[in-house]
Amino acid sequence: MVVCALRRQLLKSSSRCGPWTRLLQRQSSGCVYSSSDGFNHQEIREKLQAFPGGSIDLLKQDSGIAVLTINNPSRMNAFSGSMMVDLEEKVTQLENWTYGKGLIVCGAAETFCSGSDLNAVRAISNPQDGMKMCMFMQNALTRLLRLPLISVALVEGRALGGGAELTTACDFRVMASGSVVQFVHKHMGLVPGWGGAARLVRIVGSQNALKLLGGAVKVDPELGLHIGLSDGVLDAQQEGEGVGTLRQQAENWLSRYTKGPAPVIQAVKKVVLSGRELPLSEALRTEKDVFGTVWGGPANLQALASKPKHK
Ligand SMILES: CC[C@@H](C(=O)O)C(=O)SCCNC(=O)CCNC(=O)[C@H](O)C(C)(C)COP(=O)(O)OP(=O)(O)OC[C@H]1O[C@@H](n2cnc3c(N)ncnc32)[C@H](O)[C@@H]1OP(=O)(O)O
Repeated sequence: MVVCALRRQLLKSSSRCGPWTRLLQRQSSGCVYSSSDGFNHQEIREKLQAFPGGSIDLLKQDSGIAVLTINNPSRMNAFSGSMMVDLEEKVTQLENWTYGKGLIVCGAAETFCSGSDLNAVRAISNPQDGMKMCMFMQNALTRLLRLPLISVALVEGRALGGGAELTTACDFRVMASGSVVQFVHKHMGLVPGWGGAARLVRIVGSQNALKLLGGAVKVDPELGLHIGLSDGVLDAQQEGEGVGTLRQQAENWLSRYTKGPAPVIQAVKKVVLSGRELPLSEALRTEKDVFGTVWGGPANLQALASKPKHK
């Protein structure tokens, strides 16, 4: 597992940040699964690389908002094995992006992602390989959700199966008109395995999650907003009519949450993440530690000097 040297240094030096340090340790050691769970990272990486096709493209912009594109248009952006490996590498790059504040996850060619590449799925349909792929993707998507960036999935066209699961590994989801999120797993004789069910329950509650998974419900933008799966609707019809492309619209949508200095935005994400993932007493301690990183910092001093009025 690739572990950033800076992160390791941080972990060693930040003895004050107990819970946050533990969270980071889990993050940098592959999050959920490690060798103690029988997970051989190198072995599964090599196996996945044997199923090539498509790419995961990362564009880091000066605005501090990066764009991660699922790019395999001839298969409706299905995840080949090499794209799973690519995703993990791009997540590592984002973990090390000091000036990052936000992330848009989208699909190429006007659709989001149709899940696992069924050709690869057929080839690794034995239980052992299935478990390995499942652990690999859970690790990658958990690290994606835990990035110190505020992330949004821009859903255009279809997000099916693993594609629907991917949307839940972002902080927010915005849906373009005409788009659909569908957990089709039941129709495939499966349940989600990339962590999508666990995250879905936290996003929409267990009643709605049961309906979406049990009924393989097609979630359109209206239903998405109603149940809290979607946080906004973008009008695909208005593209080019003064509101910009869908990606520009998503960037505008996200920028209201990423405006400001990177250390402050990253601190916002960290306190929310710890509140979401840690028991209350640990989350409170983490909040104190993160507070300590911004208190008396440049943005704080500048704000105090300007005698602000929050009208
Ligand atoms: C572990 C399993 C689970 C998970 O990871 O959690 C999964 O994700 S399993 C995969 C779930 N997804 C699917 O089952 C999608 C199946 N595909 C479709 O339903 C349709 O293709 C579509 C996505 C609704 C698009 O339909 P349409 O607009 O009519 O286009 P085509 O059907 O002609 O698709 C174009 C082209 O793309 C190929 N394709 C689409 N999805 C996949 C996929 N997931 N894997 C591999 N290939 C896919 C499709 O076969 C067509 O190829 P050609 O026939 O060669 O043109």
